[in-house]
Amino acid sequence: MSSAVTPSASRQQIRQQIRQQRRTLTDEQQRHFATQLLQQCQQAETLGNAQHIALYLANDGELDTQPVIDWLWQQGKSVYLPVLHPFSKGHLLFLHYTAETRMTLNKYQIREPQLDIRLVKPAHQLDVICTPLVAFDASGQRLGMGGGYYDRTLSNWHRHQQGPRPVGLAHDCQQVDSLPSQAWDVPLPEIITPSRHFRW
Ligand SMILES: Nc1nc2c(c(=O)[nH]1)N(C=O)[C@@H](CNc1ccc(C(=O)N[C@@H](CCC(=O)O)C(=O)O)cc1)CN2
Ligand SMILES: Nc1ncnc2c1ncn2[C@@H]1O[C@H](COP(=O)(O)OP(=O)(O)OP(=O)(O)O)[C@@H](O)[C@H]1O
Repeated sequence: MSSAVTPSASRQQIRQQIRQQRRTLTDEQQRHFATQLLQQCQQAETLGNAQHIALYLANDGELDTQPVIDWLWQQGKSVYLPVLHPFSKGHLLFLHYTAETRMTLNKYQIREPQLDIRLVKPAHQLDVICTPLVAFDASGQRLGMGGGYYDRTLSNWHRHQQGPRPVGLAHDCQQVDSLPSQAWDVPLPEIITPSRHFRW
């Protein structure tokens, strides 16, 4: 990476480059990777031992999580999705998600459950939060879309190693050698890709 770029500029460049790369995956590749992800997840103890699991719905070339969600539902697990907090900027709420949940589009055009207070699950009551990411490196550092949403959600895990365990989900092509990190970045203890299960 050019030394002329500031750390934040290079993060922005990595974001653009990897987002571009994952958007070029064909529908067939996406389906294949989603099936492989399901197989990896079915062997992951972290998910097997969890009852309350937050996931996300794929957007912008992200790894499709629907097969994993269907499997978790079949297993009788409770699944939650992130919803942009209506007042608290940069924060997420997690809402219970079933096949009947009424959905809407948020300001980023990502599908999310319609806000209904009765469906909100306080984040500390979740067992696992599967996090989307744009890029990750060989030490589990993650770079997201740039809103700081998951950094904020996971800051408690970072400080005290308690609360829901974060598990990153990503395409293999989202791995980079090393990411320029910031103080608030939360390194992930696990990342699952279609071909590998990284643990640090
Ligand atoms: N599937 C999915 N859901 C998610 C996330 C995610 O990364 N993936 N998030 C993870 O944090 C949160 C949403 N964060 C986002 C942050 C920025 C942009 C985005 O597209 N920004 C535009 C410009 C901003 C705008 O349009 O206002 C861009 O970068 O082009 C999208 C989502 C919550 N839900
Ligand atoms: N724990 C935190 N508390 C307060 N502000 C934070 C926290 N974490 C991140 N931020 C702010 O959020 C902004 C975006 O952070 P960053 O670029 O690291 O997001 P990201 O990791 O790419 O996004 P995301 O976590 O949503 O996937 C930064 O400007 C930072 O100041």
